[in-house]
Amino acid sequence: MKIGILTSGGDCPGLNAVIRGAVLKGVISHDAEFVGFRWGWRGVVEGDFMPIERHDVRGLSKQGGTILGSSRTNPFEGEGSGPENIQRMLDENGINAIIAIGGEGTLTAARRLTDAGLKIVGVPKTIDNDLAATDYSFGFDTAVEIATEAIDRLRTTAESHGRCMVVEVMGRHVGWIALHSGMAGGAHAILIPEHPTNIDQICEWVESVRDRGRAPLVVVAEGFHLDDMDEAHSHKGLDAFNRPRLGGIAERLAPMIEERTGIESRDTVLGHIQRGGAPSAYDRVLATRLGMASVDAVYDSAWGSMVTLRGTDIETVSIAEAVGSLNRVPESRYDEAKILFG
Ligand SMILES: Nc1ncnc2c1ncn2[C@@H]1O[C@H](COP(=O)(O)OP(=O)(O)O)[C@@H](O)[C@H]1O
Ligand SMILES: O=P(O)(O)OC[C@H]1O[C@](O)(COP(=O)(O)O)[C@@H](O)[C@@H]1O
Ligand SMILES: [Mg+2]
Repeated sequence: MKIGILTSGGDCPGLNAVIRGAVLKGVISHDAEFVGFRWGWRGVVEGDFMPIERHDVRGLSKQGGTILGSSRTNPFEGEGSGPENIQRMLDENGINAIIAIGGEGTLTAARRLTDAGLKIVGVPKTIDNDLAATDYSFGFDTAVEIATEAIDRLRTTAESHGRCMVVEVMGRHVGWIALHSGMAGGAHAILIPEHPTNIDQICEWVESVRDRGRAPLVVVAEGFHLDDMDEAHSHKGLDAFNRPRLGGIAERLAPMIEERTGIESRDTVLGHIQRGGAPSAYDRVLATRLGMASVDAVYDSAWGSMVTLRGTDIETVSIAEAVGSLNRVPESRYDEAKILFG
């Protein structure tokens, strides 16, 4: 069997470990052949792929990014797109199945293509932890580690100057990176999209920290909005899929806090640092296991399914189930963290 692999959406530490896990398992257990599509769905639409042999994946599990490249190309738009064209390209090149590694967007596209008869298996990828139907995906643990280290570093400079630091982390429309890194780093307030808050409450937390002689540290998720804002802050235009590019809320909040509390405030936006570099050991193991399981799913003809982590087991679920709703931070987890604010 010849299997095509693609990585799509925002890159994420652990993508290469999935590719390595899939190729090793496929070659060793099933005598499979592999090709890699370049730049996500773009490689599928343009028929742009390269062979991946066993020696190509040597030492790959610790390498950040993706050797295949990624993009936010829509497989339903433009020349060569759509299920009929894609199936023709696969037939012409003797490619029997696709393993699509991506987040909720990539997997939604995969589901639409499998509904039209294509043979695709999904592997969940997200630093945001916004995918339902998997307890975690690789990338999240690494992003939280990076954000936590940044928070630790910001605290020493904040304490040295008696300043308030506002740290912005990624996460799109969910607050998992903020919640976990904020809790790990002992943040005095964590602001997430699931819980719009008013500026007076934020300043109350900040002032109570200052009154104890400490430097306040606020972690804010990029998708957070104050309760009087209609939507998340965005001033960077649209992404390739015409969605607003998020980011910049920390830059708005810091001066508001300074003006209301009189505490000198600074903002830091962590941005793509959270997605760069080597994956954590946890993410390498998870990614390798998901990659291996995705090949088994191909040999089980489990089209339209996604490999998933349930507890400590790797299982399969239908992609439809996985992309039906976002994995948001539940109320109970926020209430639990809130005890520590101020
Ligand atoms: N409903 C959809 N139908 C077809 N393609 C989609 C759909 N949603 C997302 N995609 C494609 O998948 C790409 C990757 O999705 P995105 O959300 O950017 O990353 P991720 O897969 O990491 O969530 C998008 O840029 C878009 O081209
Ligand atoms: O890389 P870009 O296009 O700047 O996108 C930034 C977005 O990508 C992410 O890092 C990951 O999102 P996806 O999993 O949807 O790709 C988000 O946290 C962030 O909002
Ligand atoms: Mg997404």
